[in-house]
Amino acid sequence: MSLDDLRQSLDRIDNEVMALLAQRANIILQVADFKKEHGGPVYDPAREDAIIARLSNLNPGPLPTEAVERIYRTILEEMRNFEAIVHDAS
Ligand SMILES: O=C(O)C(=O)C[C@]1(C(=O)O)C=C[C@@H](O)C=C1
Repeated sequence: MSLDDLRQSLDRIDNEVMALLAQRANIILQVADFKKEHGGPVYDPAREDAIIARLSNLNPGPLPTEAVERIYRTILEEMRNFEAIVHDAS
């Protein structure tokens, strides 16, 4: 397989990751609305830890679990920042 072929495979996967992140962010919009209506802090560290722990256990490899945790901590931080912006603006 050529490098171009391999990169095409990566591009296809990145497209899927992007679509899933957008899907996740759309749910975050709903979570922000829910918390605005019913109360409760945007930041829920226990929930974030539970997500990380669940995904660490799901990790099939070959990416090290520490890498998965770092990636997901970043995703959750950005989702939380986005949720706070939406929450405060509405
Ligand atoms: O589950 C929540 O309460 C959310 O606000 C969603 C979410 C997430 O991205 O999954 C975002 C911020 C919180 O700190 C915890 C989790």
